[in-house]
Amino acid sequence: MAVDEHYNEHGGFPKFETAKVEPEYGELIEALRRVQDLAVSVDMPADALKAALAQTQQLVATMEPHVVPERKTPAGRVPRLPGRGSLLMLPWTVEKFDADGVRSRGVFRRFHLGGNGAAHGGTLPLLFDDLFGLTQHAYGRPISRTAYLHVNYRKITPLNQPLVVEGHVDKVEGRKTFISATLKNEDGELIADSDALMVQLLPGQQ
Ligand SMILES: CCCCCCCCCCCCCC(=O)SCCNC(=O)CCNC(=O)[C@H](O)C(C)(C)COP(=O)(O)OP(=O)(O)OC[C@H]1O[C@@H](n2cnc3c(N)ncnc32)[C@H](O)[C@@H]1OP(=O)(O)O
Repeated sequence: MAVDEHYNEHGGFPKFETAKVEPEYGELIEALRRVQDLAVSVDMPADALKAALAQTQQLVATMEPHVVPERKTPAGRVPRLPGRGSLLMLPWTVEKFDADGVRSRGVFRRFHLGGNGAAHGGTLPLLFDDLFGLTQHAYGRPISRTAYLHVNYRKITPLNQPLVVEGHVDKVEGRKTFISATLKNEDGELIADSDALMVQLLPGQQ
């Protein structure tokens, strides 16, 4: 594994440490994802709307007292959970994580709909960008910022169909890590591919 001698120099970027969570945490995140799916799917009558609003306000009141700063919340820091337990991330599960590359599987859900049954084009850079962050992390590079990210949309990205995304480091030049990835369906058909440049932050750089 190509562990960089400057690995611990993350610039001003937070160091990610795995979070320990209660067993119900993953269930809560999945329930919230279901709410997201429903929120973009329903057309409710007034009484159902009022009931949903009251219950959501109650949920907000339960959660609000527990807001903590960025590095304290477990969201995004539970690698075994889909999307590492972050609602922002695609709810995909990492199945390979080493210096040769990172592979993750999952589905785009109703929440990710763009139009005509296909995923919104903007959700693919999110999927790739997070995969690239993980890929360079697995390669032993310091956490860096994405300088550019290029996506080729080869086919429509379907909802609710198992897909696999796989990325690897192509080359390292000083602070620069060049990474590429493919998104395929289970028949091995290419749906999209992407390449990116990640630049290692200088000390103190945000
Ligand atoms: C427990 C769980 C763990 C989980 C881990 C989770 C990980 C997940 C993490 C998720 C991760 C998500 C990550 C995110 O989403 S990060 C969020 C999105 N990205 C940003 O916000 C970045 C904003 N940009 C910047 O901060 C700066 O521009 C950076 C830092 C990128 C470079 O500015 P800096 O002033 O420092 O450097 P430089 O300008 O001297 O350039 C240096 C070199 O790079 C070359 N260059 C630069 N830009 C480009 C370009 N566009 N095309 C081609 N080349 C470019 C440049 O020519 C030069 O090359 P050379 O002349 O030296 O050969």
